[in-house]
Amino acid sequence: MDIWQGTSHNNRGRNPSGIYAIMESLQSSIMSADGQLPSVRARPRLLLMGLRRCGKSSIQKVVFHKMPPNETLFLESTSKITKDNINSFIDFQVWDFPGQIDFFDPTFDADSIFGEIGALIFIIDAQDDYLDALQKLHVTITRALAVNPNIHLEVFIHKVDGLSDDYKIDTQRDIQQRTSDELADVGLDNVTLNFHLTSIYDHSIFEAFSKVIQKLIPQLPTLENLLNILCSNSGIEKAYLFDVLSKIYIATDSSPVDMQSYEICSDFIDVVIDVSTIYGYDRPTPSLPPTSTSTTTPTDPDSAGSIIKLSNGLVLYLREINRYLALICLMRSEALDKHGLVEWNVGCFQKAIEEVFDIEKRSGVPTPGGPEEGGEGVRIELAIV
Ligand SMILES: Nc1nc2c(ncn2[C@@H]2O[C@H](COP(=O)(O)OP(=O)(O)OP(=O)(O)O)[C@@H](O)[C@H]2O)c(=O)[nH]1
Repeated sequence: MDIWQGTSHNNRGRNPSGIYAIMESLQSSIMSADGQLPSVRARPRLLLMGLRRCGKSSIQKVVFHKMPPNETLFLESTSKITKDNINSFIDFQVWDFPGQIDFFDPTFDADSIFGEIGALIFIIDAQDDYLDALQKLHVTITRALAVNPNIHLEVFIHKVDGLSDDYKIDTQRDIQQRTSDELADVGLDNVTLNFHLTSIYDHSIFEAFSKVIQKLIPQLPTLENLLNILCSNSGIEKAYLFDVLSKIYIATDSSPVDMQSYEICSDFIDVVIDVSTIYGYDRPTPSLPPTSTSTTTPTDPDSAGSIIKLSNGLVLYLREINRYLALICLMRSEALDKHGLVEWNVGCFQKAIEEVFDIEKRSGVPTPGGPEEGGEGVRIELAIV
């Protein structure tokens, strides 16, 4: 059997016959130049800010606590900063701020709030007059950047469910233009701001959060690389790695994301994971996987999985990777003629993912710090389907 080995980041399209492998050293990318492990850091924070009633608490409840969107109508106004610990494949915190927060109040400790690595998400109610919100956005950005120039700045143009497509685009263009003019006036013309059109009534809020969270995952290039290899060897058209709790996708292969495939994959999680949680085997908390790389890697027989054939000839495939993550793929139905090989490949992928996150745990780096700590160096050997 041929063996192919490589270390490139995008191995798509280079299909060797036989076994495909990437091999890199395990610890090198995590250790610092002097060979020491970095110190343990705090959880990355996502700060939700914006004017009163713009939808901050609703977003937090819908995305991280599975609250049905209609129930957000009854949420009380937030009067003090609420910190929500999210324990998942990476542990992070979501801070919900009261709308009336005053940066010039002496009790507002900007250094400790903006100082930690993470993202600032500013929410603008697109169904309301947004000039006051833009004013607040500019003050917030200026204040945050003064403390932490590396903070990721994200703007959610929110509640767009009530707007026509044309109006959405016009609103986004107007907000972007006004913001960049305003920032240029105060000498902040090189600031990178990311804009997202969101609503809690469809998948857009999950998509936006996926993009925000992905920036906080140092292992992202490795995960994308593993997904690319899995796709090109298993007849998979599109693959997502989802956080099961929030339905945020933390990585996908490098083919373009289309909303329809994302939505169908996201809905599939609800069906399979909910049913398996209610009726399935109650698995214990997983222990850390062994550190050695074995060549016998069957899929965990206890992990939930499901396959649905769609009317357009594609197949929807789900495999639970661990208690936090699920792999969901759209694949050609012919690929299932060699179902055993697909299962083998997914089993290898599952093991590689465990290793990616295990390296972080073993190295004493529980949370991501930056793209230079990419968690690279995981070995995967796949069969060609
Ligand atoms: N149409 C629509 N309404 C939304 C959306 N998100 C939130 N809302 C509504 O907006 C209202 C205010 O939401 P909250 O989440 O309480 O707003 P908040 O920003 O946390 O408010 P404060 O705590 O007062 O700062 C609620 O009635 C929500 O149902 C959305 O995407 N679309």
